[in-house]
Amino acid sequence: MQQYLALCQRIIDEGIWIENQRTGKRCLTVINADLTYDVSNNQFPLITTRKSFWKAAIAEFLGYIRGYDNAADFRKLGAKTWDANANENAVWLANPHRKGPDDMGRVYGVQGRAWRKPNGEHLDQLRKIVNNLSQGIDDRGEIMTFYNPGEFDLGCLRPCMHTHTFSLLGDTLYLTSYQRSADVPLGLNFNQVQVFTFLALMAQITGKKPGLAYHKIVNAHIYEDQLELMRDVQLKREPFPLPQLEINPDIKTFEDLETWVTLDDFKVEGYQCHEGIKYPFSV
Ligand SMILES: Nc1nc(=O)c2c([nH]1)NC[C@@H]1CN(c3ccc(C(=O)N[C@@H](CCC(=O)O)C(=O)O)cc3)CN21
Ligand SMILES: O=c1ccn([C@H]2C[C@H](O)[C@@H](COP(=O)(O)O)O2)c(=O)[nH]1
Repeated sequence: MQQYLALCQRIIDEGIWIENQRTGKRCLTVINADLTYDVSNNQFPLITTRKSFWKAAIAEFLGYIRGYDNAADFRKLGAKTWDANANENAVWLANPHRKGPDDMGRVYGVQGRAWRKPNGEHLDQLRKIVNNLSQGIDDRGEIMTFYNPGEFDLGCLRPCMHTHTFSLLGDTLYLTSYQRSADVPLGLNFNQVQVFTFLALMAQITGKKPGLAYHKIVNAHIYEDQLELMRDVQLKREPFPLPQLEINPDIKTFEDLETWVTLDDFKVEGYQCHEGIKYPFSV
């Protein structure tokens, strides 16, 4: 929690105003942030200085793991986070590759589960990683990347958290996640939950102990219409101790994640937080 608040404060103290063409808004911006989460001691990095909708963050990530390409499928799982990008962005609405309402195109999980090869076949990056880790193999390339510049025009948004690398040291599993762009008040709050949960889940289904998760961010920003709420409300509050994430121990395989798992299989213990803050969202 301290590292999140320190990043927010750093943006306010040292950030530079940058005009963002895609959204037409200015962003107070810093470059480079490194966050670390202690998954081995179950220190769930949930924001406590406002109410966090952590279930939607896990639902969104479960959708990526399943390779979803449609905002309706995300809604069914419990995340409304893709509605605006799939249905309200003028550039995507005018894109001839958009298949209709709620289509997101070839973004995120589609690349993770079905990367297109030149011969027309598809490559499942995540299944390869699960298979290797389950056998105790780390080939120093246990990488899932959503970043496919050759297909950017086939999707509604370039991935923000774009690459996840797993590493094994003995029977302890580590994760390093890379993010090119972070909306610190809204998106980062979700992304922290996702990095933590991804390592915890992968350790559970591959039979490894979870270690640390490293979250590396390049462009970290606060949009101009979010600044006042962050500076004058959220940063004035005292944080509470971190809660713990409880995952249903019956989740044992990759197929479990792909089929029956829902948000009911995740619980947070000991979450104390200040009241919610509604930050503006930019499409
Ligand atoms: N400008 C922007 N920021 C983002 O964080 C973001 C995008 N765009 N586009 C793609 C995804 C969608 N994500 C989102 C979208 C919405 C919320 C959001 O509205 N969160 C609210 C309420 C969530 C709820 O009620 O479930 C929050 O207070 O956290 C968060 C992340 C993250 N990403
Ligand atoms: O997981 C996510 C997804 C998106 N974001 C934020 C970061 C930016 O504010 C926008 C994306 O805009 P770009 O112009 O493509 O950078 O969404 C996030 O923080 N986390």
